[in-house]
Amino acid sequence: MPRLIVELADRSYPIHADRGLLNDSDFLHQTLQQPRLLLVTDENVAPHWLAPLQRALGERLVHAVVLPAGEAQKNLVTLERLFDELARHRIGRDGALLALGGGVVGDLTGFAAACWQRGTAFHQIPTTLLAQVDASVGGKTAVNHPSGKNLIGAFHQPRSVIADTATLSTLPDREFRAGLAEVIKHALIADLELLVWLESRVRELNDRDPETVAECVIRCCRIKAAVVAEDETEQGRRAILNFGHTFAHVIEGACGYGEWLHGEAVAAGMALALELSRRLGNINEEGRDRGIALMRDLQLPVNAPALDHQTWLDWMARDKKATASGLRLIVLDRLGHASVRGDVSEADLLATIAWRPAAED
Ligand SMILES: O=C(O)C(=O)C[C@@H](O)[C@H](O)[C@H](O)COP(=O)(O)O
Repeated sequence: MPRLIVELADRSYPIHADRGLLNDSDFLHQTLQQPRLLLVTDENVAPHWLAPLQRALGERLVHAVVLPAGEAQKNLVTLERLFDELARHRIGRDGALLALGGGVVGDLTGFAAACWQRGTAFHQIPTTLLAQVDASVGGKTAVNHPSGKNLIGAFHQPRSVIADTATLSTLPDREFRAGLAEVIKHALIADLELLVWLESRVRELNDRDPETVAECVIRCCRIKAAVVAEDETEQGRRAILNFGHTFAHVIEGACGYGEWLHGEAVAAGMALALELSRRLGNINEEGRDRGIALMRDLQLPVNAPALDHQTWLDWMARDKKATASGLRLIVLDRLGHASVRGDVSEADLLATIAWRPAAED
């Protein structure tokens, strides 16, 4: 079974990625060792994937919380509901939370685990492509605040990541494509070979060919595990994983959480980040348009919504990467390599947010 380790000294953990893991009772027993488990999932995922876990874990799974689906749930009200359930079911420090679902469930559950009794174990069981290639790995947990995405959160690493690629078969098409945005992100920031490979697999990706998709999961997790191992709490290099996200978080927040899926906003945000990289002279038009063409080929939105420039600037000013001396933005130095820039002029920023890709022929 493909297995990677996120190397973080005493907080190291495995990423198991394979087809059929949720139907492997022995594997689940060995991996989810805590005696009392509380599972969190949502209404879309529960009908498909809750039963196998209930069967495998029996009475050790003391309760399953089924939340309404969507980004609008990622808030303090839902978090409080999770704390009530943890108290009601007497989950102590020897227990664990299980996050069965996409990025919203993973971020919420992880943050509840980070806070509960000052830190309780949790396991990520991602069922969306976005969560399998990105959100479930690295220990970023959070809820949204009305003034900004993920503003209330903590770094809290899971004990394991269990990515059963069979779960992707029940994923709606829009969700699947949103996950592809984060796959493209990994290629653009860290792996030119992956970019070339994705360009050669457009048909398979659009057909959701299981082997191609499974390879995306493994390759992205490998990249992400290496970046996180180098800089767990985003003091430096880890920020490259935020490529396109400063713009994406404006789109998600200003349009109302849930209107744009996170991955869709990331695609439109990466189109702007590619343009900014070109404007700074790091890549040429051909490089910029290559990234945008791949997103278009995979039917991702590349046009950010029309927001007035003050809205962009106000939301961006609350970005977590911003410091007293101003914004820090992620740009490509070249295709397949990214860095953090704190010296982007307001003129370049305003020109970038006003820019949109040319219409397709
Ligand atoms: O893991 C990271 O680091 C990332 O930035 C990955 C992002 O794709 C992910 O969306 C993350 O949750 C965003 O974090 P934030 O710190 O920008 O809220």
